[in-house]
Amino acid sequence: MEEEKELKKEKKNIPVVPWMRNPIDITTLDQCSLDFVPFLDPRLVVALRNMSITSLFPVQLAVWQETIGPGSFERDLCINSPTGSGKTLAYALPIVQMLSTRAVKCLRALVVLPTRDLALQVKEVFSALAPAVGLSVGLAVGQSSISDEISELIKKPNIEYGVCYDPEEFSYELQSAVDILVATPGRLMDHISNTDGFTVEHLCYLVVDETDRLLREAYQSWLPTVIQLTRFSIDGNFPSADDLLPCNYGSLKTIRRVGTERGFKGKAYPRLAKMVLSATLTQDPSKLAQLDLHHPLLLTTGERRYQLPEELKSFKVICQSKLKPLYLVSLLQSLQGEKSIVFTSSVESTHRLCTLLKFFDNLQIEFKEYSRLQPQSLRSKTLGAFRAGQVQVLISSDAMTRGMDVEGVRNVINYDMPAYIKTFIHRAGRTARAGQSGCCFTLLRKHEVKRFKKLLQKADCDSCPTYSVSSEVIESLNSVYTSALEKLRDNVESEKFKKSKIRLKSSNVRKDK
Ligand SMILES: Nc1ncnc2c1ncn2[C@@H]1O[C@H](COP(=O)(O)OP(=O)(O)OP(=O)(O)O)[C@@H](O)[C@H]1O
Repeated sequence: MEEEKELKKEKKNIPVVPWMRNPIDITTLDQCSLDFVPFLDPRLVVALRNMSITSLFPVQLAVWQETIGPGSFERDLCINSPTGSGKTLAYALPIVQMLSTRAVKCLRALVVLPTRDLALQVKEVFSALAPAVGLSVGLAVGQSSISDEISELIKKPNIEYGVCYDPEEFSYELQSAVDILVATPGRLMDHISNTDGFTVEHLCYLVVDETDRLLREAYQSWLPTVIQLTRFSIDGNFPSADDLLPCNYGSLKTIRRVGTERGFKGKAYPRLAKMVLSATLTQDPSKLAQLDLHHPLLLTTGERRYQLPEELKSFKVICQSKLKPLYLVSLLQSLQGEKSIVFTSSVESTHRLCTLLKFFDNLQIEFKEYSRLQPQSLRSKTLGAFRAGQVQVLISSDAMTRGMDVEGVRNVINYDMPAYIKTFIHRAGRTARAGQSGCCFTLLRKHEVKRFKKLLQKADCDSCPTYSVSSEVIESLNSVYTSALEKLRDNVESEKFKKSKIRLKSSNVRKDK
């Protein structure tokens, strides 16, 4: 009884935050042909067509209406829309259109994402649009050379050879080389703290993608820093003449004053317009408060907090604990080489499973490991091969769960049952994207079935039939499995030995020092 009550409460999902209670329902909108999108710049229509986009998805149209026509970024937007529904273009398009009329180049839009791979993916979308209207896009992510990055982001003045400059007169003015920056929080903070000429002072737009993930960790306080740096450039209601005098002659200054009008009182004006997005947007008031939103408006899909893609089919595969790898192999064989991602619960189990599968003779499936344990260069290479179809199956830890968009992924397999509905949604959401169909299989031990059913109910998913794996295939694989397990054991021992040798060597080096 208690459980049912809980579920009913969750189903009703009445958010604590008042402004979340009257959202705009995206499901009331249809796709809209580019020919009928109001005020859309014809140059962007061409760019979109070059991206094979001929109409806007509902979430894109909803955001367009609130940002360009008829709304004009009057309110900050919180967008809760399923995986693969097209949230990236939903914010990229209006930002590019708004900036297309800018007169002076400086950093006006900042998009923050939790991982490097995601940032790269989002930068691609901006790069396909922005040049069409004369805008430049930059990338600031970890694990790439910071000096290369700085030379891409900051423009040095042209100094003519043979001309003698008076150092007292000549102000060495550095300018932004980009209008839009896609960044991860750590690298963003590096630039804010250390890069000459890098400033967020002129920002007009801030996008926080995968918001709930980004708000989970402080990431060197990037969010309060950006908010603070874009708050006021002067104190008081109106600038005094001194405030208006630029410190460097000719340097650009954005004056933000303290708003006094109704609705803007005490806030910086012109304000930094924000868009925050996720497929599992947080409703936690204390987390949302960190965003310092201005008259926020929620755009969401239907009444449910958690939504799975419409074209996703979920299946459970019930298996014995000891034979799980065999069920996986049998399932993969039945999928006949379709592009698939297998999710495990940790980087260690990803590695173990991959090593075990390597010892299966005649598997005839091209698979690769993809996890945070690996160096970025190897991960990028693997992802490239998966995108290109040279690898059919990725065995992944949760490094792939959020946001990654790989065309043609037909199946997601939860080798380990996810503990939370959010994890299930983000994992399953790597398939059935952009209206395509896809399947999600979850391997379960008998005692997990009930818990899994409850988990799915949170996303209103009542139908999750059992997918039967042929017991004959399982039996036929048994001997290969036994020998693979033995090889795995040997491999684990030798890896342990190698690691202890490396540890010993490095501690000896430290002692010698
Ligand atoms: N209007 C459109 N027409 C056709 N394809 C589109 C359109 N908009 C986006 N897409 C495609 O849909 C896919 C999913 O888009 P996107 O990655 O933005 O989804 P998302 O909502 O951000 O998903 P997630 O929550 O998983 O990050 C991409 O491959 C993108 O190219």
